[in-house]
Amino acid sequence: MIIDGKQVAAQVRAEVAAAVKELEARGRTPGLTVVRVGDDPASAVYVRGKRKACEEVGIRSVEHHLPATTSQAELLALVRQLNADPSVDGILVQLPLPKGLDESEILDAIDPGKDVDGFHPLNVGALCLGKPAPRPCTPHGVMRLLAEAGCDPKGKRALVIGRSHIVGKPMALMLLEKHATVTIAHSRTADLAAEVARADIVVAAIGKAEMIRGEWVKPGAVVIDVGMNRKPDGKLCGDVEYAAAAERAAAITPVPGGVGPMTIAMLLVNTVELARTRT
Ligand SMILES: Nc1nc(=O)c2c([nH]1)NC[C@@H]1CN(c3ccc(C(=O)N[C@@H](CCC(=O)O)C(=O)O)cc3)C=[N+]21
Repeated sequence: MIIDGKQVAAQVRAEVAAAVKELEARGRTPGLTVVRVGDDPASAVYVRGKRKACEEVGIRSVEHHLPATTSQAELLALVRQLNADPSVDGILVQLPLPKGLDESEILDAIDPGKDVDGFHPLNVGALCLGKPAPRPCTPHGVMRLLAEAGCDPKGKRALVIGRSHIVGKPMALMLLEKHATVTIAHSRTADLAAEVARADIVVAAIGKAEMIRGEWVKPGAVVIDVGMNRKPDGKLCGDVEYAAAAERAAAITPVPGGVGPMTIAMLLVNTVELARTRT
């Protein structure tokens, strides 16, 4: 079974559009502000996708595009201005920031009540403690894809490959919250093939093209590919050897058309949720 991220994302957007209508009826249009610094071409593409998705569901979206030469103090000042602006429900600072800017200090400065990415330490802590708070969009989207594929993590062996703050770590916590037995693998893991071979759920988020071999996958496993790698021929591919893995997996996400569209859909979910809690 191929898990169609585009289709699930469209369903999520329809749910969000209905929630936006309800908020609007109470005179409250949700607003997302995206801050993009510099001219990373991939960031420009992603931010365009976010704006388009906002328009589709009726979320007011504003982009602040700052030059690569922006100083830490200038960026901090913008974040503080957005924190204080009552028309802003969600703030997203597009990562990565240009070299020389301190990402962590910027993320810490975002009002945790406007943190659509769920990257603020207070929200990370809330996730860790199982308290309600905005959840990082990519792992949040993965949980929804698992549910749509009929996969309940309870009691399953889940392997998360990658330990980033953005995907791997929060992913492991969310799977744990759903009672999976969770392993986190990373670049220093001794025998990755053996870890994959015993996993019922594999979430690959390493950023290395087709590094997870199809033959490692346990027959009947569910494979979620968070990777977004560009091959020399310009085509996108994931972290998993897709065709070979699909032969063994019970369900698998493609790249593109899997996790990526869900990341954007969950950003909309988080924006509406933040707007709701503000009113
Ligand atoms: N503060 C912050 N929050 C983020 O959520 C964030 C970020 N920074 N920096 C970059 C990453 C990456 N990311 C993606 C979003 C959508 C697709 C997506 O829609 N991908 C399409 C393909 C797009 C294409 O063709 O290039 C797909 O997989 O089907 C991918 C990647 C959000 N990120």
